[in-house]
Amino acid sequence: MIAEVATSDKIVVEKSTVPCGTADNLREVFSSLARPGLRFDILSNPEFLAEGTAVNDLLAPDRILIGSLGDARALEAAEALADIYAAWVPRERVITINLWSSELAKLAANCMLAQRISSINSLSALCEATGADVDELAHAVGQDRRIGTRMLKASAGFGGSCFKKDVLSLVYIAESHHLPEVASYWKRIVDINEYQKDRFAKRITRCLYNSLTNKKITVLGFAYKKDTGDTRESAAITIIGHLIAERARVAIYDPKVEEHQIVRDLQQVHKPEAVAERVSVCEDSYSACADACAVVILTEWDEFKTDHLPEKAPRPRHLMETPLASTSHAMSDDSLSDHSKMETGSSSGEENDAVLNGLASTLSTSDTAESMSQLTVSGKHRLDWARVASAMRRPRLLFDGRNIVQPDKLAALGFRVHCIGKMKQHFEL
Ligand SMILES: NC(=O)C1=CN([C@@H]2O[C@H](COP(=O)(O)OP(=O)(O)OC[C@H]3O[C@@H](n4cnc5c(N)ncnc54)[C@H](O)[C@@H]3O)[C@@H](O)[C@H]2O)C=CC1
Ligand SMILES: O=C(O)[C@H]1O[C@H](OP(=O)(O)OP(=O)(O)OC[C@H]2O[C@@H](n3ccc(=O)[nH]c3=O)[C@H](O)[C@@H]2O)[C@H](O)[C@@H](O)[C@@H]1O
Repeated sequence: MIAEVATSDKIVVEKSTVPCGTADNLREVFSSLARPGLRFDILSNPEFLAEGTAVNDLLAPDRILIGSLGDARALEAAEALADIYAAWVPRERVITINLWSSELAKLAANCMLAQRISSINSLSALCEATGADVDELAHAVGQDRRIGTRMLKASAGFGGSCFKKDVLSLVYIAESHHLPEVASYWKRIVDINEYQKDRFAKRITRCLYNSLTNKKITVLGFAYKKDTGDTRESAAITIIGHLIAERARVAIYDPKVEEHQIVRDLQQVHKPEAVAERVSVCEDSYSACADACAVVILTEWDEFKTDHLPEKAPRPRHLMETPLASTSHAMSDDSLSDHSKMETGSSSGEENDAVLNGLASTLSTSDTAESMSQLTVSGKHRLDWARVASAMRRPRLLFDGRNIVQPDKLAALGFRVHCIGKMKQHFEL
């Protein structure tokens, strides 16, 4: 269409992430359709913004790439585009390179970011096996400035519309250039991501005594990351898919994702009848958590964080006197089955339960409790975790797929907390 209506030379700017060689293809298409004497310069100018931080990324980009054919006319076109960015981007951050480098650099950047996440996620499995703590590991490793700390947050798996697509696009390019070793190297980034989601889902099943049938599990967060309602390739889709397959009843709350979107996404992995029967989408966290035996955090929304809770929650004296209090620290997943005696209604279990059910109201009347049930921190909404604990059923498991809660604080409220890349299971009762 552009070629048909253009009456003067044009610069066409490719912003999307495209297969390498697209600019070359476009050039051929334009030259075959354009009126004689007209010239179309195709520039590659890939977009690097991330959802949730788009405006900041636009205003303060790390770099702007402008790829061109490199001849004098093309360099002139690249200069014209660079002049637009010069209005707010320092000149040294505008990099002019060749077309293929620019298209490949965009793919490579996303692949290397995804690779960092898969690297730390693969190490999280090793941390759970050995007793290392993946957050400590990421911090320690990241202090080496050659490595850096960003994109090293372990999670239940990366999502979003781009990482998987772009890694697989690189795999395809490598295959089509007969580079199978290169292709299989990058393919492993996606494989590890699938492994991580699968591993996390299986951990939930294992901790609930290998049966989820008709157990209510609450999922907090459905978007692929915070500050967006986008659910494309969200790890939540796969993980909830596992829970449905295990016949759990799943209640979902996300502050930004609409019910119809959640249902549509889950219908990609399960039949509509199974989704209708097993899934409910809730308006708020509290109704989602009522009567649940486990809560699973899948998006790192700020409202789920625990920074409003005091370092050490006040605990009623008789709670500290329970015989289990001194013996139940640092149990691994596998040792949980021993602990399941508590789940069969032992008197101490019931006593603990009664204590916990009273905990929220105790807290909301004491002075310290006032700070605990604060629902806002610096104007930001926070979940009242004591209220969640009192509304849940035993064993009050909490699976933090984003490592955003402080496990000791929630353990003090009666949760048994499982984090990514930490062997220790946190609970106090
Ligand atoms: N969403 C993001 O944060 C970022 C996206 N990008 C890249 O920008 C591009 C667009 O991303 P989104 O806006 O998120 O995608 P999107 O899926 O929301 O929009 C893509 C649009 O292109 C249209 N489309 C798809 N194939 C087409 C075809 N063959 N011919 C004509 N139209 C077609 C679709 O109908 C849709 O309207 C992608 O290449 C993506 O990798 C780059 C950086 C950030
Ligand atoms: O090409 C694109 O579309 C964009 O893809 C990503 O941006 P985006 O997918 O929006 O979000 P990220 O912040 O990169 O997160 C991607 C996924 O990885 C997860 N993640 C991120 C960082 C981390 O340390 N750990 C981790 O699990 C996020 O939760 C999310 O699920 C890149 O960061 C952008 O630079 C790029 O422009």
